[in-house]
This record gives sequence, C-alpha cells and structure tokens, in this order.
Amino acid sequence: MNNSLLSFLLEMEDIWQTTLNSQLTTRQKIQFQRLYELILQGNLKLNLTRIIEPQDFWEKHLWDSLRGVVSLLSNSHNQLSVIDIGTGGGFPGIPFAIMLPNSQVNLLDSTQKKVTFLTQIIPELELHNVTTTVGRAEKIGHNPKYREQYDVALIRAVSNTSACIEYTLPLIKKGGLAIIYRGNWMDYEITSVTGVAKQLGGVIAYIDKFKTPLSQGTRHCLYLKKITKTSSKFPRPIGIPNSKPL
Ligand SMILES: C[S@@+](CC[C@H](N)C(=O)[O-])C[C@H]1O[C@@H](n2cnc3c(N)ncnc32)[C@H](O)[C@@H]1O
Repeated sequence: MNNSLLSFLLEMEDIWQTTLNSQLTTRQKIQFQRLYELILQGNLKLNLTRIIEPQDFWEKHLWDSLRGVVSLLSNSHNQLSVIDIGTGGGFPGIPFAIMLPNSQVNLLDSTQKKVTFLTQIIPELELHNVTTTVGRAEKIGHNPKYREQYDVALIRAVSNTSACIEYTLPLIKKGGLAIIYRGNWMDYEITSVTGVAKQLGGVIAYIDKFKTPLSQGTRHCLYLKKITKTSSKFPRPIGIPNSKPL
C-alpha cells in the first residue's frame, strides 16, 4: 500500500483541525488514504483528475472540498440530504460523506463511466451513506424524485455561476443551501448573481473568501439560501443554462 497520503494527513493534522474545525478519526484517515489509491487507479482508465501528488490531493481535493462546508463539519451528527452536482471523481461529495456519516449524499454526474467508477469504489470505502445518479442536472431538476428534495446542493468546477445556480436551486428544499465553489470572484458579479438567484427562488446568504493553506490559492464559496419554490420553467433544457446564462 502506498501510504504517502496517510503520512501527509498526519503531518497536516494541526492545520486540518484549525482550518476545518474538525479532527479525523482513524477510520476517516484510512478512508481518505483508500480514496487516494482508488482515484490513482481510476486515473489509469478514466481522466478523473490531474491532481495526483499527495500534497496536492490533500489540499485541492480534500481540504478544498471540505473548506466549503466548514460550518457543517463541527457537528459530525448532522443528518442532511445532500447532492453533489457534476461530482466527477467524487468531489466534494465523497469527502463530505466521509466526514458526515449521518448525512446522505447523492453523487450526480452526466458521464456514465465516472458514475460506474464511483459506484464501484463506494463499497471499497465502506461508505453506507452515498448513492450515485447518472444524469444531467437540467433533467433531474424536473424529476419529482430529486426536485426540492435536498437540504444542501454542492457544485464545484462544473459551469459558469449562473448555470450552477440554475442546476442547484431547483433541487433544494425551501430553506436549503446551495454551495457554489469558485476560484476568483469579482465584486461586480454580485448584481447579476443576485438577479439569477432571485429568478430561481434564492438569495445570496454569504460569500466566503479564503486562501488554500499550502499554495495560498484564492478561493470563494457562494452560499445561496432558497427562500421560495423554484418556478417549473427552471432548469431550462439541456445545454441552455450553460450556453445562455440567465
Ligand atoms: C471539471 S469536472 C469537476 C468534477 C468535480 N466536481 C471536481 O471538482 O473535481 C465537471 C464534471 O461535471 C459533469 N457535468 C457537467 N455538466 C453537467 C450537468 N449539466 N449535469 C451533470 N453533470 C455535469 C461532467 O461530466 C464532469 O464530470
């Protein structure tokens, strides 16, 4: 077994604790190590990620995935229903599920091969709180099995912000939270984002700006709260939210 991530996790324990408000159990450390190994194996066939060095994996996949949900991590008993839209190799959804085992996480991706891979690795990670769905956010957003069913929708590196809002808000319940992971953010974007959120029944609750702890990369997370039901005209048909942002 290649233990390189595990030893890095141990080295970084203090940073993890202070920046992510949480401590890892032995089980969680082993799950992260196994996830790392499985992603490296998966990469041989599927183009899952270019982030493969242990430090980069720790910072850009594990830490970054969890920094966006830091306010939820301090209570490991949280029982939330969560969807990760465009999850790819399982980020941020799998780290979330490892840290919050009482929450239910649905990993959604439009690429069958990626979802097949995820379905295979979930039992290997001994995760009992994760399901997978293959499909487009534009389509499942109209399916009553998924529409307005989630407390939290996560979305990282999937599309422009307007499309991310159109993908997430229809899927969350009134009172739920959409968390949109971003690199850079310009203050002038607030006007258009406020307008798009309003059309979908949401408001901006908070915009968090932070730096990653090792490479000091700038990150932003947008937290949108859903305050009214989303109109049935959203999401628009496949491809439209991305090509014709609201
Ligand atoms: C760049 S990857 C990001 C993966 C992961 N979220 C991460 O941050 O590492 C984008 C993923 O979104 C998926 N995707 C893009 N548009 C989608 C849509 N409309 N519905 C569902 N999945 C989508 C793609 O198949 C791809 O796996």
